[in-house]
Amino acid sequence: MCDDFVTKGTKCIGVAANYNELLKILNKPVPKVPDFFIKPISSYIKECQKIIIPKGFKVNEEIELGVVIGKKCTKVPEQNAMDYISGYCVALDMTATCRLTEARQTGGSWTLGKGFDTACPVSGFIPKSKIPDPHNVDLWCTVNGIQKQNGNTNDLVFNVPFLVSYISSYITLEPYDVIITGSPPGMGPVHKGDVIEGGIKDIVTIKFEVDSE
Ligand SMILES: O=C([O-])CC(=O)C(=O)O
Ligand SMILES: [Mg+2]
Repeated sequence: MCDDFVTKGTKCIGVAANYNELLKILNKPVPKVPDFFIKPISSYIKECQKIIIPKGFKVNEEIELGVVIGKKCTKVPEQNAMDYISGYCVALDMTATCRLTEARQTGGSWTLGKGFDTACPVSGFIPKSKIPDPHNVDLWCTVNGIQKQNGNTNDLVFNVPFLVSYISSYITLEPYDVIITGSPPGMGPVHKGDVIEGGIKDIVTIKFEVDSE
């Protein structure tokens, strides 16, 4: 597995509302099964590129732990799920809240709200050995140097093996596919000229500038 994993996967799957603390703040019940969506791989950007807010859109940042799949898998039992992971990344699940609010009201799809070009900034590939426990990862995110998000993956509602097992029971996962595991609370709107920094404490830092159409 190498650093340009983003060009080799077939999909990025995002998990919605997967932090207990976030559900508490939103006053939402803990779901029985994860809710997830697909971000097209055309939405990936690396640090040399800017996040471009589409004309008229309102966009939030969401810092997330990404799980990179190492081997093709279908219907993986939870107890074997970690064997199918090659590593991790940190990602920003850029979210067009204007579209999501409308989609929630009308029952419409999340495709545009989650999948516009540049909606998935990612770090380089982090080998599995660097994160021995994916459920003790400190995620942080600042906008223009101001702390916005701070969370630990020990607060995930559905943990990494469960996500791989559950998702793969319906959708075959392939090498270099990424599951972004949900965002801790604190996400908020970003604007042209903002600089978003984030990462996993002691492991990786990313920095992306925001521009608009
Ligand atoms: O943006 C949302 O509403 C859901 C989501 O992706 C998250 O909680 O990470
Ligand atoms: Mg998200």
